Amino acid sequence: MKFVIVGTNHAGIAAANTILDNYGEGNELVMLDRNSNLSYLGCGTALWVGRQIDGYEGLFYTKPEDFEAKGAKISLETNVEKVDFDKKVVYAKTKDGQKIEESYDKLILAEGSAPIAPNLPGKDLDGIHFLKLFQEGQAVDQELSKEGVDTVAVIGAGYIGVEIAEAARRRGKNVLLFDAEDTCLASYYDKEFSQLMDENLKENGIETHYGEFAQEYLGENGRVTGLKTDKGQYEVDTVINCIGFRPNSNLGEDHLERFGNGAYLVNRGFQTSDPDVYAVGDCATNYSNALQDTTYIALASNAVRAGIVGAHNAAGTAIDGAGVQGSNGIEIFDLKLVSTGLSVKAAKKADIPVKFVDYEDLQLPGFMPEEKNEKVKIRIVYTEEGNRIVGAQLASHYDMHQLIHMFSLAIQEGLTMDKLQLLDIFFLPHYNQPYNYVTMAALSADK
Ligand SMILES: Cc1cc2nc3c(=O)[nH]c(=O)nc-3n(C[C@H](O)[C@H](O)[C@H](O)COP(=O)(O)OP(=O)(O)OC[C@H]3O[C@@H](n4cnc5c(N)ncnc54)[C@H](O)[C@@H]3O)c2cc1C
Ligand SMILES: NC(=O)C1=CN([C@@H]2O[C@H](COP(=O)(O)OP(=O)(O)OC[C@H]3O[C@@H](n4cnc5c(N)ncnc54)[C@H](O)[C@@H]3O)[C@@H](O)[C@H]2O)C=CC1
Repeated sequence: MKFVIVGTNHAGIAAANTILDNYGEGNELVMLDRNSNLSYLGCGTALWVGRQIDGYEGLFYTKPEDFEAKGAKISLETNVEKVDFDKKVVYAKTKDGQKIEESYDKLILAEGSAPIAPNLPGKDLDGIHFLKLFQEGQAVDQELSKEGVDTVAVIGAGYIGVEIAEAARRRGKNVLLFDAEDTCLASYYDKEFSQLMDENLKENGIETHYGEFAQEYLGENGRVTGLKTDKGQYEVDTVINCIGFRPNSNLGEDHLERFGNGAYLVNRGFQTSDPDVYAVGDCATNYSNALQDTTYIALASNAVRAGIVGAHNAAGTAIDGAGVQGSNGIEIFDLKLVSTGLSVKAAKKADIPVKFVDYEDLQLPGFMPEEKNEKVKIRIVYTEEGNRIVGAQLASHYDMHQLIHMFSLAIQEGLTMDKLQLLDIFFLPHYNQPYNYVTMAALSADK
């Protein structure tokens, strides 16, 4: 059997390794990508730009030779221009214009996503950046090193925007952070949690501008010098756009069924509407165990698992993905926020009647050394009908992030609140309290 994979970043890499490690014998694998590098961990961009890690070298975890050593044919700087789904042929062009045609028995699309670009006047001025590729991280890093680049505007206070705003602040820049919503991280947290991050950003010198829409990039001599919004005009030396991603799905747009946002619609085995074509990662949908429905969540963690499951199915081993909860986390100036499943706001948007319980307590017993102890705030969201756990959020300066995986599993397995109330959670003063905040939150629910 001959497999062709379009896109060799996290989802494509996971799919390729699954095929090579389990079905390599007697089969052929061709991997095509238009980028000059692969496996770049975008999550490291803010750490490197903010000088929290020394450099970017460690942010790549594989290289083309690793796939060639396993018998694959990999071609980078090769753009797939078209797919003939009837003839089952992929048409591509290399950097030096050479045309490539690759037939396939099974095609895996791992085309990923691209940053949404605000279509504003002045968008072609120098000094305006996006933050997806390694090369774009390099450009932002060089920008912040330039003489005279003192004030940075970041448009979008989602995950990328908040992380790069922290990085620019750590580089001593003045940072203005804009978002259309009335708080940061609005897609992932309820306001009671995201406002903790808002306070944290302000305490660390970031100027937040919420409910404010960019209208125009202002410039002189071809270079951005300001940003005009519906509420004001600001002198800035560079602008970084972080207003979300849209799925890359133009290759299949006339042949494959797509989701509302354009992502390829796939089943639980990541098979598209064409039985010989699979789609994995940011270019495809996923199944939400919280919504119990199809969703779109662009995360590397989801891309890797989708690549594994999609590849097994393409190779003939029928397995279903476990579905996702959109578990995610962020740490900014030492404040940690983690969430999984639905916030109350997201549940309302999805017309799922929910209840929630909030609780706040110290992580450790009061007799433990103060410097090791911190308050933790938790919210558990569960359905009105049946008390099924559908979401959780935690915030603290204490590193409680591992807890969110328990809630992720609870949502995946359809756990109800009564099962959580008396769950066996050990007590050790080094780690938690005898009456810990998970147990206490669950017990106080519905009171
Ligand atoms: C700054 C930043 C920080 C992030 N931090 C995190 C994090 O902390 N945790 C997390 O879970 N996720 C994080 N993400 C999201 C994560 O990077 C994405 O979800 C992940 O990259 C998706 O992987 P993918 O392989 O599906 O798509 P992509 O990484 O977008 O890769 C798609 C690949 O397909 C190639 N391609 C597309 N079309 C074609 C074509 N026609 N021909 C040839 N090649 C093509 C592209 O060149 C690309 O290499 C972050 C993203 C960014 C930008
Ligand atoms: N720690 C993590 O898990 C990380 C995950 N990621 C993932 O990468 C993907 C892309 O991240 P982001 O680009 O941050 O997307 P995002 O969806 O997280 O945030 C986009 C932000 O831009 C705002 N916005 C949209 N249009 C706007 C406009 N016209 N003006 C002002 N604000 C506007 C939105 O309100 C939102 O807050 C997401 O799926 C995210 O989950 C990225 C970084 C870190």
